Amino acid sequence: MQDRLVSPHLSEEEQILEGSLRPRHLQEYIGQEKIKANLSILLEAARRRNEAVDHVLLYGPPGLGKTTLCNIIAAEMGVNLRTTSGPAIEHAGDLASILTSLQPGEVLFIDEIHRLARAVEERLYSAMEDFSLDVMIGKGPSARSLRLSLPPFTVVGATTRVGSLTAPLRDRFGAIYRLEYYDTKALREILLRSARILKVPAEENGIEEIASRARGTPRIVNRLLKRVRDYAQVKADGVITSEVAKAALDAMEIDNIGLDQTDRNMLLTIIQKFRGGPVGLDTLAASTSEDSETIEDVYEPYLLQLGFIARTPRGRIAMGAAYEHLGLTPPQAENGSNLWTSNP
Ligand SMILES: Nc1ncnc2c1ncn2[C@@H]1O[C@H](COP(=O)(O)OP(=O)(O)OP(=O)(O)O)[C@@H](O)[C@H]1O
Repeated sequence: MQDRLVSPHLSEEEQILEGSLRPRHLQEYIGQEKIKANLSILLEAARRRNEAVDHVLLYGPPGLGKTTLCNIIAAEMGVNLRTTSGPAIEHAGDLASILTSLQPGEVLFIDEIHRLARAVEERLYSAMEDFSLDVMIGKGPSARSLRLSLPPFTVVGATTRVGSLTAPLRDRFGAIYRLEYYDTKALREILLRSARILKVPAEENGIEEIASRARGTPRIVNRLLKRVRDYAQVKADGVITSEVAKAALDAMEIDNIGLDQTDRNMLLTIIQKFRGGPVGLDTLAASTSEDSETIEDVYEPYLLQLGFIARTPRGRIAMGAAYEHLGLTPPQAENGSNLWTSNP
């Protein structure tokens, strides 16, 4: 799992490099133009009013830059960033101790916010809304509730599954931004920046080759750059040319649009084992020996974006574009037209 191209888990090497590759200011953050425009107004307005920034929810597939944006929000406001995650806050008491230690204006980043326990989530409502927190003092009949005031602060929530958030939690965010997959131009810019930082010599065509196979994702672009750099140093003279990039990516079995073995296996399973689908997520997971959460959060979003699969109430189906990409013939409908050429 750790070595996989699309894995959301960072290897040790990546954790070390992460700090140097991560943009620190909004100006350095490439792409996501609409979000940047809206966010800069949000930040400037808070600065002028001398207030904490409104709560921000960031959602989208892994590796598109949610954590990076959150770091930028704190840096641009010149405040501290406190980082936690939904599953890490197990009890309401854990939340209380985090919230009561916040300084005015600080940013609290809650990754995987959709995984907050219900009791914790309910406590967060009043903290986000009016910066107050009800805590229980004592036990049994003598227990009483005490309302604590908190300094104004900003929650930045990140999630890959905005649909799993409850409406009351979602409503407490003043700004909700959806991160989109990056186009090749933005990926090229990210690659150039990373190559400069890592001092990797690369030709324009080599950069282009990597960008086109990075499934619209900055984390993957950076991963590919490092693997192609290794290949260039071992098998060539260290420069990432188009030929070197092609050979390295082919050796990693990443095809011309960035699909890896797992993607292809998933598509082939739907097409060949389940005659194009529909197939339920759990059945698909069992048939491909993958975890259903990984399929849903990591693999599926890009295949949906490409129009290779579609979700129906009865399960996933393979679309005409997937057959074409794999060099297969889509099944014919009774009237002779191709089935699944557009979203049902
Ligand atoms: N817009 C961007 N410009 C330049 N580099 C970026 C950008 N977005 C992300 N990156 C790079 O991609 C890497 C992954 O980004 P980040 O960790 O912020 O993703 P994420 O969406 O928070 O992922 P996850 O939700 O899985 O944690 C970062 O190390 C950063 O270097």
